[in-house]
Amino acid sequence: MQQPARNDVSTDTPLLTVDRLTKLYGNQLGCADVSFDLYPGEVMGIVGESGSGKTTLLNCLAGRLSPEEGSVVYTDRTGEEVDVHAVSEPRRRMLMRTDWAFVHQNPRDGLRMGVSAGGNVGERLMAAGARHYGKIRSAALDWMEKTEIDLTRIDDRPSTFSGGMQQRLQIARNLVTGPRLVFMDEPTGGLDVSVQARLLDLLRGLVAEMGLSAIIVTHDLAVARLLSHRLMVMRRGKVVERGLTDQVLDDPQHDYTQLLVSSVLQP
Ligand SMILES: Nc1ncnc2c1ncn2[C@@H]1O[C@H](COP(=O)(O)OP(=O)(O)OP(=O)(O)O)[C@@H](O)[C@H]1O
Repeated sequence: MQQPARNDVSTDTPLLTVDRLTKLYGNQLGCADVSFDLYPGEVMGIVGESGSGKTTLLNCLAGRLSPEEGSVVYTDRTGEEVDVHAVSEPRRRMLMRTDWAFVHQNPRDGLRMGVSAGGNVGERLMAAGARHYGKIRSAALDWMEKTEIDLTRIDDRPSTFSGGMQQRLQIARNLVTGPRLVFMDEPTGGLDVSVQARLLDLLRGLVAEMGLSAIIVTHDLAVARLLSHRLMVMRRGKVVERGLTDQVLDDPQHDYTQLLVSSVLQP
C-alpha cells in the first residue's frame, strides 16, 4: 500500500496562524497581542529573559493554556483548519498524539518514569493506533538508535538514565509518530554544556532530516542561533523584535535585544 504524502498541504500555507494572542493571570500579564505565521519546515525560536512570557506563549500555542483573547489555527495534513482552542478535547488530544509533539525542559514531565525506555517510545505509537508488538518494539529500537541510546537499555527504566539520555528518550518518544509540529520548552536547559552540545547536534539533524516545523523556547541565544530560522524576542509579555535569526542576533534593532546580545558577548 502506498504511504500518504507526509505533508499534503502546500508550503505556501502556514501550518500555524497565530492572531493577537493574549494571556493574563489575573492582573498579571502572561503574553500580549502576539501574532505570527509558522510555515512547514520552519523553526521559530522564542527568546527573552526569565518571566518575559515565553512559556506562557508556548503553552497557549500548544493548546495547553487558554488565552483571554486571540486565536491559534493549525492546518492539518488534509488542509483542514483547526482552531486549537475551539476544537473538541478528544480531537486536540489526538493532534497531540499524532501531528504534534511537546518536549519539556524536564524529561520527567514528558516521560513515564515507571515504564521501560522501549515502553515509553512504544506507548506513544500505541496511543496513535499501532497494535503489532513486533513492529512497535522494532520502531522503539530504531528510535533509540536514532537518538543514540544504547539498545541494550531498552528494558531499563528512564529513572536509571542520565539527564542527557532521559532527554534523548523524551525526544525519541515524541518523534516516533512522525509529527509535523514540535513544541520545545528549553530542550537543553539543565544539562551540562558538553551534553547540551551533543543534544543540540542531534536535534538539529533530526529537525532537518524530518523537515519538522518547530517552536523552541529558550533563554540561550546560542541554542536559538543553532536551531531556529526565525526569532521572536519577548519582553514583559510582548514581542519587541522579530526576524531572521542571524539578522536579529547580528544586527539587533531594539534596545532590549541589543542588551540581550551584548550580555552574552561579554566575557
Ligand atoms: N501560573 C501563573 N500564575 C500567575 N502568574 C504567572 C503564572 N505563570 C506565569 N506567570 C507570570 O507570567 C509572566 C510570564 O511568565 P513565563 O513563565 O511565561 O515566562 P518565561 O519567559 O517562560 O520565564 P522562564 O524563562 O523563567 O520560564 C511572569 O510575570 C510570570 O510571573
